[in-house]
Amino acid sequence: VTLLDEPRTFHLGMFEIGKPLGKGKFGRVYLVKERTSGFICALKVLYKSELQQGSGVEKQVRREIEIQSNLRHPNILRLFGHFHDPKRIFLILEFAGQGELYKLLRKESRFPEWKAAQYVAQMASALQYLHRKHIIHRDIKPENILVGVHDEIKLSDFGWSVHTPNRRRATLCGTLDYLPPEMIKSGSRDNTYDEKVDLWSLGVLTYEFLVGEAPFEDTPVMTHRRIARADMTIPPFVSAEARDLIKKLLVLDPDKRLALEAIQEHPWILKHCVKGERASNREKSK
Ligand SMILES: CC(=O)N[C@H]1CCN(c2c(Cl)cnc3[nH]c(-c4cn(C)nc4C)nc23)C1
Repeated sequence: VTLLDEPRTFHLGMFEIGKPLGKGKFGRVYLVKERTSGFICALKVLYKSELQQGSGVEKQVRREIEIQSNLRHPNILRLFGHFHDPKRIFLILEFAGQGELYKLLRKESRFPEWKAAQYVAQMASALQYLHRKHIIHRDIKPENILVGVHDEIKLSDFGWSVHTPNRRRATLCGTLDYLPPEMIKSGSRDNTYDEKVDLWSLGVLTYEFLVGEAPFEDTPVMTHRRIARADMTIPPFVSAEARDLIKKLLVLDPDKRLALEAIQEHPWILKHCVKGERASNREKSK
């Protein structure tokens, strides 16, 4: 497909503009078709005027482009290219056939355990890829996840991601629900953090998939306090294995959170995610 091959310059005339897919934070996204190849993708349009207003926003978009263009992983939304005209910046993004995960979650109210486990395993795989490249996403939440036609997870919106410096100063971003304790604790000697913040957010995401609401959802003051104490209750309908994984991720001490590799080997994930060989064969081979 021409769009994927060699990096090339793009311009608006190359695309037939289709229906609007939705509004991102800073612009609209359209379903588009690249005329020569017929390739379907999503075109995100950002107005420079709007970006210049927000202080760090322009830098955030530049960072999103720089980081996402170089990522190649089945569970990370591809950024194929970008271009601009005097007023607008255009991002050519992979089209995710089922759209935004948070809408699917609201529609189903909560996911069955087999589906939640498959989504968590795919998130862990995407995070392993990012962390190996020393990239922290920092804004893992259902609003930043898209879903492909075959139920594959597509992590998107890298506006808040950063390359892991040794220890990064915490800057407030995103909703409170998903922030780990080390990012909201102020006054401590150094409220710095590292890629383990994504592990905490993955724990919050797992809880929300299974329960239909975030574990610390409350008034802002109470959410702040409940996060700082990892104070959550897991409803009885959540299986023991899922409960075990959530409790091993929502741990105050970042260094004690279950590592991504261990998540992939967790009984709850193994039970629902047959990777390659049949689960039964795996039993036999023991
Ligand atoms: C922050 C942000 O950009 N949010 C959304 C808007 C659409 N966009 C999409 C992006 Cl960037 C990529 N693929 C998408 N697919 C859809 C979608 C599919 N269905 C059936 N319904 C929708 C909606 N939307 C997108 C990202």
